[in-house]
Amino acid sequence: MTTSLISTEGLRRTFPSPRGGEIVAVEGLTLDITEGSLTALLGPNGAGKSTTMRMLTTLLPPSAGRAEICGWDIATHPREVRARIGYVGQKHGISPYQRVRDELHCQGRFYGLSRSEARRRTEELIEVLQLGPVAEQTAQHLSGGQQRRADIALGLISRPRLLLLDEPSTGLDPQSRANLWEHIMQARLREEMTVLLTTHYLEEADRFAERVVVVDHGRLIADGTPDQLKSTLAGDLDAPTLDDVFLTLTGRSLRDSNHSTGEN
Ligand SMILES: Nc1ncnc2c1ncn2[C@@H]1O[C@H](COP(=O)(O)OP(=O)(O)OP(=O)(O)O)[C@@H](O)[C@H]1O
Repeated sequence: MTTSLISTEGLRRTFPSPRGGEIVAVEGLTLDITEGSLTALLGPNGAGKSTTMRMLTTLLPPSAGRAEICGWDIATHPREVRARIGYVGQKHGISPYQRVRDELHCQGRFYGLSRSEARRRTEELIEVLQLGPVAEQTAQHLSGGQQRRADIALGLISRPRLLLLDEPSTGLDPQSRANLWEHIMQARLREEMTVLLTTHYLEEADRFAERVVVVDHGRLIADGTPDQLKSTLAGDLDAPTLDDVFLTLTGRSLRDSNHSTGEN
């Protein structure tokens, strides 16, 4: 039997617009993510990806609709939701002035691990994410790729059933991105986790995600495996890459789309 780790129904979030009226960031999102899957949430800038992530992690209350994470309602049981998820936001989660090892241990204790459990888990993640050589350094002295790996270690410290990653590889050079992905995939297998992530790199979604959900102007506009999307939506294009699919769906190339305001 498949278990749904994320289940949303008509999820909506608006913000007041500085010019009057409202900005609809997420509109009527209904989605089910099954346990063990790796799903990529794609969309141009301003499509509503981060807002969706922030609602699912209970950081932002929905304006309407509902969502359950691991069977718990985000509105009525935020504490239970938070206890079961790891979240790596777009900004660095690791404190710039803390040493990596200390920060991981501290966060482990914060999540209720005993002193010895927190120590064990810290060393495990330092090994899995190859942070050994920088474990005694403060995060401000790490490279972008090392910082991102430390962020992910932080997201994993509580052994979450569900890991949410908001643009984990943005800003990294191709080699660091490939390296980070290797770590994400290894950690996922090792921890038997469900992963939902946003990315601007279509080739990453194509290669690593089992399911791709495309949103634009806050609405879900496509949902399927990369192959399904390519075969059903690329039409008669000669090279049906996922980038072609995205262009067909949104009229924009994902990486170059910086002009969407999402304002309605
Ligand atoms: N706190 C806020 N106040 C006002 N408007 C907001 C706020 N957060 C998001 N928005 C608006 O909601 C819409 C969706 O933004 P969101 O950050 O969710 O998009 P995104 O798909 O994550 O974009 P990106 O790829 O650039 O990160 C945008 O129009 C954005 O300007």
